[in-house]
Amino acid sequence: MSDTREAVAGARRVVVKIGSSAITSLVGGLDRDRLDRLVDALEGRMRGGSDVVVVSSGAVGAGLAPLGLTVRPRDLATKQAAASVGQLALAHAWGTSFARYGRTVGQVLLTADDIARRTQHRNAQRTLDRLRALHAVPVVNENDTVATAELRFGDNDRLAALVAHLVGADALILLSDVDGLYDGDPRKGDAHLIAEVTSPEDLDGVVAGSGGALGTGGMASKLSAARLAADSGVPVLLTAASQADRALGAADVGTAFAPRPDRMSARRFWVRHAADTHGTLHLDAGAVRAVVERRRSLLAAGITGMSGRFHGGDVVALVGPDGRTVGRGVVAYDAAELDWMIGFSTQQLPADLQRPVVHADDLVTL
Ligand SMILES: Nc1ncnc2c1ncn2[C@@H]1O[C@H](COP(=O)(O)OP(=O)(O)O)[C@@H](O)[C@H]1O
Ligand SMILES: N[C@@H](CCC(=O)OP(=O)(O)O)C(=O)O
Repeated sequence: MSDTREAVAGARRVVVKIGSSAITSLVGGLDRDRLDRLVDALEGRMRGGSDVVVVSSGAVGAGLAPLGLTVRPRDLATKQAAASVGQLALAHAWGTSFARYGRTVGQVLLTADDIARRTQHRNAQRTLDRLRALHAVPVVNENDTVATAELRFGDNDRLAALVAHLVGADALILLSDVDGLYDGDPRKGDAHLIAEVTSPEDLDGVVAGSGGALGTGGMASKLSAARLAADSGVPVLLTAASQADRALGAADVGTAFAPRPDRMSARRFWVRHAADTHGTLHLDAGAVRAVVERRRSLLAAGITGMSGRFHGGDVVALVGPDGRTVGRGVVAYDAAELDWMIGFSTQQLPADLQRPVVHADDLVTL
């Protein structure tokens, strides 16, 4: 048994993401029997002493049949209408299923913005913590009806990875309709299961394809979510919902993704993965070397230009002379203030403007 699998099996706080394909079908809509089997497995894990946060897709899938739709809509408005109908049914189904065990559920709908902005981020964190303290099971989904095209999460795999970080989870379990990561799309023929991913080389040659009729992200989004979670030090197990018992028990199925040994600080993780950027700083070659190679803070002297209406505390993109984004960081000054500081050496600036523009602790390179 690998260390990663032991960590998943022994995790005290677990985020479990359930894909649309696991609990809905195009013809039948929401499948309550399959949902009950999942809740049985989740209940088993909770009885063993673990906290569980559920991230459940399926709102769009559950809303299709009641609206007389037979294919997953492509346009945003119809998807949002389906999600609005389906989320109600979905939350109710989770509630009645957990009620069999006398458990209460709490619905948490999040948008990308909630994770990106620090205050909302903290609010969401507090709500999730309080729900768990009150012994209610949080059931999270994207707030599909208000999310606009550009605000949408890539998909719920990414949402689940961000939630895992948000609640300080010890493991993330992704349950789909496929029993693990294969070296190619298993629907297209001969493909082999990859049991352990411990380094990027394990993914060499892997073709992660698109999803099924109901899923949105396919395997590519699961891979990037697994990488995101691993970056924040969270081990990931990916398998089929039909294997939920074993995934939540001995964790001896599917594909296990090892976490990075050097867990990224919460602040740097937020800068790198969660926050939206509010502007761009253009760096000269010397500044790129200083921040990328020597891990130094960014000073006004190395900045050649800027764009965007950012404020101190916002995250900005750092772009090199060749136009490539080299990093992201929390800027210390408002755009108006920084505008006239650009190019000056620290000694040339007044004492109150001598702090670095982006401190090394708030800067991640990409
Ligand atoms: N390399 C791969 N390994 C495993 N599955 C893959 C791969 N490439 C594509 N897939 C497909 O991705 C699908 C799962 O993604 P998706 O339909 O989005 O699921 P979910 O609804 O659980 O998010 C699987 O059914 C599988 O056919
Ligand atoms: N929020 C959407 C699901 C988005 C999504 O990522 O779906 P999936 O790929 O099935 O996890 C819904 O509830 O239908």
